[in-house]
Amino acid sequence: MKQDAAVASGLSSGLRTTSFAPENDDARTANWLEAVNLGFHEQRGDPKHLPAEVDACQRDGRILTAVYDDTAPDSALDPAVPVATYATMVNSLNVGGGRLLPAHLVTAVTVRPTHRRRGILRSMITSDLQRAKEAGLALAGLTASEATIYGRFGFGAATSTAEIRLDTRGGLGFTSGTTGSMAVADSAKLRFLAPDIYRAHLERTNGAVGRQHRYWMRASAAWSEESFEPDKALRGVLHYNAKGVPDGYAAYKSLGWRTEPHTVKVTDLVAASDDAYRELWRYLGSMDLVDRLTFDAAPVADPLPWMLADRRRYQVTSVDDVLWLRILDTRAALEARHYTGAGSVVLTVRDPLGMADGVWQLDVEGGSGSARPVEAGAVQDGTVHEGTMHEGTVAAEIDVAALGSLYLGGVSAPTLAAAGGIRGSQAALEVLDALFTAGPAPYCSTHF
Ligand SMILES: CC(=O)SCCNC(=O)CCNC(=O)[C@H](O)C(C)(C)COP(=O)(O)OP(=O)(O)OC[C@H]1O[C@@H](n2cnc3c(N)ncnc32)[C@H](O)[C@@H]1OP(=O)(O)O
Repeated sequence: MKQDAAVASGLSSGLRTTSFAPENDDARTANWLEAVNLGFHEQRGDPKHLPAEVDACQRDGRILTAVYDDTAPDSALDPAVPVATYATMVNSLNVGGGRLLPAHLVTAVTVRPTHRRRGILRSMITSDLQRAKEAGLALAGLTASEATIYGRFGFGAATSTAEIRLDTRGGLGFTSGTTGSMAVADSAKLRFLAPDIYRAHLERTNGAVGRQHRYWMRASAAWSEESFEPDKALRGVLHYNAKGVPDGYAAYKSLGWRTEPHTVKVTDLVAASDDAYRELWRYLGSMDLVDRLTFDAAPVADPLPWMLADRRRYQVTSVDDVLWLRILDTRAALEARHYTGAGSVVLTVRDPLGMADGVWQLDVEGGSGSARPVEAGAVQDGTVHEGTMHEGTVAAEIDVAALGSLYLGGVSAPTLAAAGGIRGSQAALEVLDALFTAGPAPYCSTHF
């Protein structure tokens, strides 16, 4: 599919923008990928890997946006290589209670150093978010290279993961007995099992997002984390449940005998059941000749230390944000989510980009919410006027980025209020907390 669209709004003269679906044997796609390598300080691409890269983009359903500067001087990089890149795709986000919502995912954002801070990103992202909203998507998401970039565009950090370190000398002891069985994986076969296992994990995990093709290629060692070459050091392991169905996998590799203490890095671990999660760690923690395990994408609310005979073997070395969310359609987003508690709140959403702002009464019962627009003037100075149909309902005002952070329950309403992103009475904060943060903590182990 070819999807050209001139979206030159807000760009300075001399620049032009095109959006397109990637195609094989397409110099435009090759140049776009080259610009991404330049923007992220990666090595130049190898032409022999281009078909596989394009195939991955196509499987992900990526739409690529390029900004060109035709006025490049002699000896400058070919003007066919874009000065800015931006890509989008749609994938599922688990918004609690097993509900999957299509989310507009933004990735591969680069602006060449010679063209930075002239508003190119602002132009690309504001027009793109508007189009995504018009296309009916309630939420946009991204994983950010720097935490300082996307708040101004209404994104809030919604999930985090922990980088952990485990002391496995002599083997880890567990407090419960084993379930199911384990097998070292045939990596080539893991490539085809991993998507189904991940799908089952996605369906049960609040905050998980559908994965890109590269994840299966990496879990199966077909691609390394750094390149499109095989990773010869990577091993895989599978957990089978009592019925013999694979319901979890991990990928791991030794960092080499010269590392002191000898360390195995877990590069991916996906469990579609609590049993699988326990057994994968039991396997990893019982390997001989290994002194330390590391994993940089553990849940913040990790059950792992609670299953260990010696919880001090487990250490969190850092916590980093993963998924950033941007509400595009407030009513649709509020009604899509699963809720744990029950209650009502009048919510005034402030959005500097004018996409999500307005006033809604959110009523929650039986796990579902309905968001009715509130008539103009019914809320003033943060309180509901007497004599309106909303009288007696607590009210709060929230910035759109704070709503993105609150949406999956990754941070409490009082914490966001203390930070200034929510303004409301104590009673309103309590209702927001009961509705948004009482369920399981969100966990997204996918970067895109
Ligand atoms: C989802 C992802 O792909 S995350 C990856 C983001 N990309 C990278 O980190 C690659 C290296 N960086 C870059 O390519 C560029 O610097 C970009 C894409 C981050 C920014 O592009 P630019 O075109 O320079 O941004 P633009 O001029 O539109 O700036 C818009 C606003 O963001 C601010 N901004 C832009 N980049 C940054 C930054 N790195 N840190 C803090 N603020 C920033 C600008 O100051 C400006 O603020 P204002 O409008 O409120 O005054």
